[in-house]
Amino acid sequence: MEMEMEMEMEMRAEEDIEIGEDITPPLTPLSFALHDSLLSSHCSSCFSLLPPHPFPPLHFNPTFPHNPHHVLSSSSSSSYCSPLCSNSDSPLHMSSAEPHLLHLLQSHPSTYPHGDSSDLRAALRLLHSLPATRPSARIAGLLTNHHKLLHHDDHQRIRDGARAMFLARKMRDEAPNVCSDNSSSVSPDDAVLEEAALCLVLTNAVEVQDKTGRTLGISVYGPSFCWINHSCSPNACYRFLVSPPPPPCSAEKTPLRIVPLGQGIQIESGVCSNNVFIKECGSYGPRVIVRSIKRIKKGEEVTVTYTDLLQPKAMRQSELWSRYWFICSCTRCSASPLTYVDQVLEEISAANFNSSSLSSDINFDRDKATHRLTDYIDDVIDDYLSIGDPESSSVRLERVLTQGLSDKQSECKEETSQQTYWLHPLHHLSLNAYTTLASAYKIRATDLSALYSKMDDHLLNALDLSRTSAAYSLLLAGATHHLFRSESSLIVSVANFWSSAGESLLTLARSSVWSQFVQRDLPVSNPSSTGKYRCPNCSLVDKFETDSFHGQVRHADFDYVSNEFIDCVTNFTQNVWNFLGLGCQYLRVVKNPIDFSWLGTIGQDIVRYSGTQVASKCGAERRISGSEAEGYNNQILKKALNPCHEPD
Ligand SMILES: C[S@@+](CC[C@H](N)C(=O)[O-])C[C@H]1O[C@@H](n2cnc3c(N)ncnc32)[C@H](O)[C@@H]1O
Repeated sequence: MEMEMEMEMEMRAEEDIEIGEDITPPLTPLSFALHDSLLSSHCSSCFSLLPPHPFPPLHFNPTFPHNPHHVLSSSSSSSYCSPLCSNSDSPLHMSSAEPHLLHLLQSHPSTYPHGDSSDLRAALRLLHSLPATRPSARIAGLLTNHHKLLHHDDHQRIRDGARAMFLARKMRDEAPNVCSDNSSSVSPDDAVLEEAALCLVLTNAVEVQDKTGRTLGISVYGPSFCWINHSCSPNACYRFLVSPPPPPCSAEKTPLRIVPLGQGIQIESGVCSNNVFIKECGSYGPRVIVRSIKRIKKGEEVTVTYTDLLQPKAMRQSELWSRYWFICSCTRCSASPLTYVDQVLEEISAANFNSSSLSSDINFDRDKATHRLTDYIDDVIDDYLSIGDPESSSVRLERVLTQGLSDKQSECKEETSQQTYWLHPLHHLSLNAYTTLASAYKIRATDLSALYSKMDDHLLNALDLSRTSAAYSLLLAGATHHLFRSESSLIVSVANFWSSAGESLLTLARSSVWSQFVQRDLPVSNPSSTGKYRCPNCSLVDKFETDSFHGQVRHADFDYVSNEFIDCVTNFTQNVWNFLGLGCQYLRVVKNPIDFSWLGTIGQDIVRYSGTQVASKCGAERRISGSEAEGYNNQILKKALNPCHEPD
């Protein structure tokens, strides 16, 4: 029965849900694929790290129907962590034409010159599990966005991908060498089904991450996960279980606590009826669990985020439009004026320098300044990731954070001034810069310690670098925590940043080089005790130990625990921050990495200022009016960041 094909689906809470509760059981995927670069290091079934002697696919070396002597190379195939994973996944791996696709892409790279093939392989697997499928607005109950995606600028990637999938399926069914001769003769009409499956994957797949946040591959789940819509202030998040599945009898029964709006609607393949959830209870692939991050009332829509919530509104909207084809109208996106978080995430300031004076500039072109700063920071981060020179990357990032970016301005023939733009310390680019700096300093410290294993000045330098890395991790956690206080759905990022900051501080505290510092009378007393630190003013550690002993999560205590935690960390930080930031110009400017009241009356100023900003959005350029910008600049950024202005 074909009805309600274009109806937008959503998921709602079936009952009242407290904060921090699992609201789905572990859901197994309909389809999944490791990223190409991890095929030889991770299990193609459960995505866990491979043991030293991995298991190959069962019955490998398939022959082709018309050429029994031709076999595929095993280098283009999958490996498994256990016989269980190999047994459960290899039949689909082989019959979906995944090995044929990998072989095709290896032997004829021009067939698909767009990089990673995981989308294509996941789509092939999906097609094979749903043999009766024909292209439509929904396949297996999931939206494809087929027509929208094909009008996208990027549609060539979809066309090429569909053609490669079509050829791989043909190689599987007919002959191994179809690709070399006939690739150009595949018309878009031949590969319509492949195209639709690929669009489904692009619309519904999620990136699977391990516990450290590393991306492993992609996975498509059934409607109970994929019908969950996006919000920039979501009330749920999800995590993955990346390990071989437990035996079925030992699986814990967490109930599914969300239901689709309009339950019972029949969609083509029957997947949307109640038995859809049974179909999702397979036993392999990375599993996903949805968890509440806010209290959710019975009947309320459950939402997750499809994008990075630490991006400002315009970036989130542009990404959601280009990938998912909708304009987000959640409470955060609809707020007018912009929410405090969205204002600071894109806040920049400027000053004019000329030969005679330093003056606040009140008429700078914000879009131009934003583009210049964005290009600069993105370039440095791209270089860091591709060239991997942590030293020059950290120098360049710290230079722009402290000195801003300068631009020559010719306002009239006689006078040329130099305009300089600064990023706000909570600007999203600043947050990206802190992440990169924490990583770059850590790598520099590790490299130096590896080169010089004996106790000498080099090791002390390595410790200095670890100290700066820990300081940037702490700053990142503190900055996002500050934003989290206004936007509680940032809890997932904040939790990750706090655990990285905690790990960096522990690594630093446990360093064996501390005795050298103590000898040199540096301003820290017995820092190794930090490793055993127990706050004298709060009982959080005891509380967590008791809770985990009893296996409980105390929902009602969430606000209390969160406030106690931040008070405790703030106290601790006051004792160590000056030491952590020693010798680093930018970190010295940051008076406190957790309590940002040193920036002045930032909330009020920005809210007042944003009235002008929102109104001016109607004009071609966004310019700020004189007195407001001057008050703003003087109180906040010039004071904090202008290198000519020594912080108090
Ligand atoms: C993974 S699906 C989510 C379920 C989808 N609503 C459905 O009917 O199958 C992603 C698609 O849902 C729609 N969508 C998700 N979140 C939305 C939102 N906040 N506003 C409008 N459309 C949204 C978009 O069409 C997007 O491409």
